Amino acid sequence: MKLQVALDVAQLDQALTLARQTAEHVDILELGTPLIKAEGLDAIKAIKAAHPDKLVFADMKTADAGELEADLAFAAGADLVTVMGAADDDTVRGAVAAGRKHGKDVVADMITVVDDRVARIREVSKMGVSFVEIHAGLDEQAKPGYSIQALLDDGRQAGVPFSIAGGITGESIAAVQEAGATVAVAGGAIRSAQDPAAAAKALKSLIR
Ligand SMILES: O=C([C@H](O)CO)[C@H](O)[C@H](O)COP(=O)(O)O
Repeated sequence: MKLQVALDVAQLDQALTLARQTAEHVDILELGTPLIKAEGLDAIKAIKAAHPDKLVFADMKTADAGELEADLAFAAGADLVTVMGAADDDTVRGAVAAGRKHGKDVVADMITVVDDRVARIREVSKMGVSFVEIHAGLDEQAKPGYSIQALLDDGRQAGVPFSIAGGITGESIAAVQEAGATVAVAGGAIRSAQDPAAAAKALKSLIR
């Protein structure tokens, strides 16, 4: 299982610092959606230039114009780009077409898909995405009674390649791997730690 750090900060200098602190312990550097919105697509270029040996994940969360938006992110240097799993099928297919053009990967972010999630995961997988991200966003995580378990259950059941994002910590990362995830995405557990490098290293050490 790969480890992906989500650089969920709003300024490029902060993202470059967090990337520098954590890169040696992670496989994938994710530009979070707020960072892309604040700094634009040039932020993708800057992170890739600083870490050419790492996979760079642009969390575009594209909801429309899939081919155009994915094309822009790939052209800026992204290796993986997200499209919303809840988007129109043609939006997903458009992003996949851009991925094929660039020889790169598209990930369907399943955030906000709650009802019949397994069925939608299987549908978007057939549209050619490389894997799905089964994801509870920050607002969903803040609701009382939130548990990552439902994400893991759906991953097991879906039978397609998947990543998990939803407040992964040192306590939950082993269960994420046991569920069969190919990537564990960690944002807050690394970003909010006193020592982000140590937090990333500790998470990586828990992956067998
Ligand atoms: O994608 C994310 C969220 O929607 C904000 O953009 C986060 O990067 C993702 O949820 C991982 O962060 P944590 O949940 O804090 O681990």
